[in-house]
Amino acid sequence: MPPKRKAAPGAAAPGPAKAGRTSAMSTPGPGTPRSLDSSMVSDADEDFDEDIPEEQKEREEFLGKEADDFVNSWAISSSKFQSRPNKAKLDAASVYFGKRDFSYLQLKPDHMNRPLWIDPEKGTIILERFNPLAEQATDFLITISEPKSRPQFIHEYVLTTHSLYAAVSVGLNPHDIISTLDRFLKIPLPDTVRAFIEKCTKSYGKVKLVLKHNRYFIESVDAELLQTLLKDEVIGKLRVHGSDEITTDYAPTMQGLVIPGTQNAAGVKQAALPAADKKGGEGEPAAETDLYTTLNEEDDDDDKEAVHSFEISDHTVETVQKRCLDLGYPILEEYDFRNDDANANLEIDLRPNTQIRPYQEKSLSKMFGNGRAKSGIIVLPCGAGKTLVGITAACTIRKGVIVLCTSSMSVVQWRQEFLKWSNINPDDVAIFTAESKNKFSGNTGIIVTTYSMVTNNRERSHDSKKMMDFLKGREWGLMLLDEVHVVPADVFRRVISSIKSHSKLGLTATLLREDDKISHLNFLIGPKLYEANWMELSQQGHIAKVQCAEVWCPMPTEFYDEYLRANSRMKRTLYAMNPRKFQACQYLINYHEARGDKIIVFSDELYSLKQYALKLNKVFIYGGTGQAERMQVLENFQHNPAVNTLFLSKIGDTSLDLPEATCLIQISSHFGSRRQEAQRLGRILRAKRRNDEGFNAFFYSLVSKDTQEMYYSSKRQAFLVDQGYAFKVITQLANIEKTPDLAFATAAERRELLQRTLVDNEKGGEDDVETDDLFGKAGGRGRGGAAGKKGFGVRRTAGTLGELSGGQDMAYIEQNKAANKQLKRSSAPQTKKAAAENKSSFFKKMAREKERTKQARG
Ligand SMILES: Nc1ncnc2c1ncn2[C@@H]1O[C@H](COP(=O)(O)OP(=O)(O)OP(=O)(O)O)[C@@H](O)[C@H]1O
Repeated sequence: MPPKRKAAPGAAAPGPAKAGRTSAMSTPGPGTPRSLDSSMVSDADEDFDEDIPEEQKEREEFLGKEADDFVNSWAISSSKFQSRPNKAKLDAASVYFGKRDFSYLQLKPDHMNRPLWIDPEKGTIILERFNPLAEQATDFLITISEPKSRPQFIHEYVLTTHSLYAAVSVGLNPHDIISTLDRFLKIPLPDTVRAFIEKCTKSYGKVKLVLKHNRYFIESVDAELLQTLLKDEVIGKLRVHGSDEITTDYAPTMQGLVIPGTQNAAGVKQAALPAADKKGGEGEPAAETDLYTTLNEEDDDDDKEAVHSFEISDHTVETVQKRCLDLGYPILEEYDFRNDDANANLEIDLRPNTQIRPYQEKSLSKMFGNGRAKSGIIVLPCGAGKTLVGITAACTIRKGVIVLCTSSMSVVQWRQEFLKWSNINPDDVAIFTAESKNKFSGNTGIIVTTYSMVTNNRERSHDSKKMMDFLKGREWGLMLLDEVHVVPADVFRRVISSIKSHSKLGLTATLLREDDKISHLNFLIGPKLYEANWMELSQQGHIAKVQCAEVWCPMPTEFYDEYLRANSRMKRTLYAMNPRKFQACQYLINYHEARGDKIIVFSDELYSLKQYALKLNKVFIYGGTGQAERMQVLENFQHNPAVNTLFLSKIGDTSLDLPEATCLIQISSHFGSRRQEAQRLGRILRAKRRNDEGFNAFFYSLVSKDTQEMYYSSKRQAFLVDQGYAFKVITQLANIEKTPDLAFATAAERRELLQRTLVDNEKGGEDDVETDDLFGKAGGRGRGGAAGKKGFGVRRTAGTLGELSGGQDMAYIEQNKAANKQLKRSSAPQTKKAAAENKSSFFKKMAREKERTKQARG
């Protein structure tokens, strides 16, 4: 079942142009790789056609018996809306659009020249990407709305309170938003939308949270508004007593600000309008006019404006923020860093040859849009360079910075990146982890640490306590929050309440959580400031172009019988161990190795990970693999031409920087996790060869047909489909039966595999050892080292009958175990040589990290 799609509003809008799953039978699009179409994919089976008669039947039924009910119910519900259609306007096509038929809306005479449609009830905006004004409209839409779906031809955005809040925070006023939107729309701006924009933007930006001398103040230019807040039953009680009720000060003036690595003043050149519209006419759109150019100029002339404020205590910040949001006065957090004389300046600048990319610049201009630093979140695809965005923000603010990461390996990487991209004195970038608790040498600097280090509730060591006091006792200019989507809200709360910073910048690739606990980020960190378009970045060569395919693998009858009877744990194992899936995996590995690809095979299901890797004689890494062995395997994968396929458990989902990898095969995954799908795709987006002519990376999901996996798989793809990726469905791999040494080719072998799978997993499957990431502290020495090591998860292994009898396929295990071991024996000298010749920064980092750990253990 493909992911659910919403119909585009407007019956007159072009038909559904969304990407999504396409059958192998469908006509290949211009970007379809030859390899997927001709040589590898044979005819699809008839399953696709089976749906059609059923659909037709439904439609006919609907047109006949149910159409009347539909028309009646619509007529009733439509009475609420001023311009709803009457019965007479419905035609045969209406049933296809249901209640989403907007053909009643009056088009402007020159609607062809305008790129936007809007749903008057839901605020959904549809952008025609093929319209000549699409580029300008996109810039505008990114500023005022949330991107929902951005395939090739039609993009979908939605206006939300938070998106409008973000628009105000980058300096737009309600009038700008309304008039610009109206100019881009094919229909006059509906009153409902106008009212919504006015309501949401009216009070945004009026109340600010400001940190001065390590104390928090609620600030506004509107004294009356502050009085209202003080009279509020919740906020009134939270004012710090003893301080003046309201103090009055003068707002600092602004001068133009230039973001390092760019030529542009922040806030300038963010969107443009058709010139004709400026005149109020409806003619042909002409030259661009800049909507926001006046921002800085106006600011320059700003007379000093009186601002009023009252103080609140540190631990009440979140409560006040929440309450203000409920009262309709969302708090903006802005940092006027250029006028901050209380905190020491940090000597940091981007290195002269550093050029930030256009999308990085755009995202930063949202942050520094009015010359101050706004707190918020920047969303860029994996591998698009979030680190450099964070570093450039630090170079713009030039005050103390605290960076929070999810793992100690990322901490090391962040420090390295600071040294690589900026001229910061190495002594001014310190690390706070379990192994290292250094402070910077001067009176300001950068501290890189992990969320767990600063939120740890356990008894702290003396050094650690001292370091925490140091972090808490200062005012930081910028807090960089890496991978914000994975960190639970209460961790943020603890970080934010204990460490005081003037501005916060959250970085992530996907604002996705299956538990939907993402909205808290809006008030804990700030609004989403920018979200890049994956397809655009891949077209520009900043990330790799990827061909995605879902390979449907039928289950042999005996497997399917067992599958129907099995409990959910065993079901997962069975659909991963499906011999047809195994064969597909073998076929794809052969195919892509022959093309010169480096392949990562992902499996969440540990049993299958090992069985596949062993049977195919490939190297593998999972939670229990020792650190030294991981390093060796990764090193070989990078440099050894004989090691082209690596099997990885979920520990490789993130933090894995292997630009050599060009192909991914997924044999088992975490249910319907859209985030995991995107993160895994991220492993090949940074492919080194991405700018080679005609280069494509490949992402395959192998799915056992007619199992729960089909459902999960479509759910997982939803996010990527919305980013414009098209998943081709492959139902038959051409000439798979001719694969040399095809595994499980006979019925007897398949039956044996089934029996062994059932017996091995009788007592439940083996779970992967939890680690913070691929490079985090793994298990003990060598494979399975976690088992006996204190402090690591217990490793469950199933007892088998085979084991008891002493005949557990020994020959098979022995032969295959050799894949990782072989590396130790035969390729070690070669690897060392390769590493010495071409030692990547990654391994240098790892070596340093290892050395540091050794020293710390002392
Ligand atoms: N402006 C730039 N110029 C040159 N190289 C860049 C630029 N921005 C980023 N890169 C490079 O792109 C690669 C990916 O960057 P980075 O690791 O920051 O990505 P990321 O978005 O954090 O990815 P992930 O989410 O997977 O961690 C790095 O090798 C980085 O050096």
